[in-house]
Amino acid sequence: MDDVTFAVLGTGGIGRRALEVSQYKDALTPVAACDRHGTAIDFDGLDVDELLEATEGNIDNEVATDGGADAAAVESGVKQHGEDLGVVASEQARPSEDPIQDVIDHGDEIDAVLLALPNYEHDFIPRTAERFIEGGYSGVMIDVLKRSRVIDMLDDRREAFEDAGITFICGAGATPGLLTGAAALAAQSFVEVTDVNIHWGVGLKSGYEDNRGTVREDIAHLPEYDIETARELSEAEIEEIIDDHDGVIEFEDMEHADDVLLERAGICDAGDVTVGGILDVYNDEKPTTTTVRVTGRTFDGETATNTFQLGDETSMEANVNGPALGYLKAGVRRNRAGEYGVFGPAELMPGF
Ligand SMILES: NC(=O)c1ccc[n+]([C@@H]2O[C@H](COP(=O)([O-])OP(=O)(O)OC[C@H]3O[C@@H](n4cnc5c(N)ncnc54)[C@H](O)[C@@H]3O)[C@@H](O)[C@H]2O)c1
Repeated sequence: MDDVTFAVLGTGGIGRRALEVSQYKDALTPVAACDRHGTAIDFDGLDVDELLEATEGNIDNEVATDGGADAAAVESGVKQHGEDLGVVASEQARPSEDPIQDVIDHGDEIDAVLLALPNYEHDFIPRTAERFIEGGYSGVMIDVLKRSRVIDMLDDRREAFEDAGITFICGAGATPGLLTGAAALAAQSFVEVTDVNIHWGVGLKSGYEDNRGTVREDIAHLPEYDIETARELSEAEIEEIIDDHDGVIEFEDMEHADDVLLERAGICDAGDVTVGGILDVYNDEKPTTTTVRVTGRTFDGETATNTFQLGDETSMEANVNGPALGYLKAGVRRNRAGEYGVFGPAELMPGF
C-alpha cells in the first residue's frame, strides 16, 4: 500500500495512543493532530515521541466539545505540568481558535482523518464530518464512537459523503469495532444468527487520569444516568461514583452500536445483540475476559455458539487503536477504489 497520511482529531486518552500505535503500522504517516486548544501539523510526519512526551500527564479532556467548557470542566482542571494546555505543550503545535478548521484547511494533503473526539453531544461527530464536507474534503474519515443512535445520524448524511468522495468508517474501535468485526466473522458458520452477546472487561492500564473522558461516557451508560446528566457531573461526583462501586463498575444492556452495525451488515437484527461489560478503573488487570458469543443455526440443522475471546493481557488502548488504524487503512483502500459513503466494521468483513 502506498503511503497514507492521516490526522488525529482529539489527542486525549485515545488519540495519543492512536499516534503511538501508528508507528507500528506500515505506511502510515501522522501529519496532523489537534485538540480543543491547538494544532500540530507537519507534512514530513509529526515527531510522535516528542508530542507524546510533551503531552504526557497533560491531556485536555475537558467536558466540552465545540460548545465551550462548562463549570464541571473548569473544576476538573486539566492535569497540567506546564504552562500549556493539551497538545500545545508540544513544540510542534500552535494554539488555535478553531483547530478542526486548521485540519480541514489542509485536507487535500490528508488521506484519512481519525476522529478521537468525545461524544457528549451525539451530533458532534456528524457535525464535524459536515464541516469536512463543506471544506471540500474527499478522503477517509473514521471514528471510534460507541452510541447506536449516532450511526443513524451519519447514515442520514450518506449521500453528502458520496457526493464529496468521502469514505466514512463508523464505530471502528474495540466495541463497537474489533468485536463487531469478530462477530461478523463468527457468524459466517451460520445461515441464521439468533443471538450475539458481547461482554467486555477493561482494566485501565494507562490509569484513570488519562481516561477521564471514556470513564465519564461509560458512566452515562449506567441506568441512573444518561449523556446529559453524566456531562454535568463534577470530577468529585465521578470519583464518588467510582468509589461507591469500589472501582469496579458493571454495565448491562448498553447502547453500543454493535447492534445497528451488525444489522446494517445483514448479520442479525439489532434486537438480537446485547452488550455489557465490567470496567475496573484502578487496576491494570481485566476484571473479566472480553468475550463475543455468536449463536446461530447451520445450513445442516445444527445450533451452535461460536466464541471469540481477547487475551487478558491486551489493553483497551491496544484493542481500540490497532483495529481503528487497521480499519482506517481498509477505508483508504476503498476510497482509492472509488467507494464512498458510510461503512461499519462488520461491512468490511466477509458478508452474507
Ligand atoms: N469504540 C471503543 O471501543 C472506544 C473505546 C474507548 C473510547 N472510545 C471513545 O473515544 C472517544 C475519545 O475518548 P478519550 O478517552 O480519548 O476522550 P478524551 O476526553 O480523553 O479526549 C477527547 C479529545 O478531544 C478533544 N476535543 C474536544 N472538542 C474538540 C474540538 N472542538 N476541537 C478539537 N478537539 C476537541 C479534546 O481536547 C481531547 O483532546 C470517546 O467518545 C470514547 O467514547 C471508544
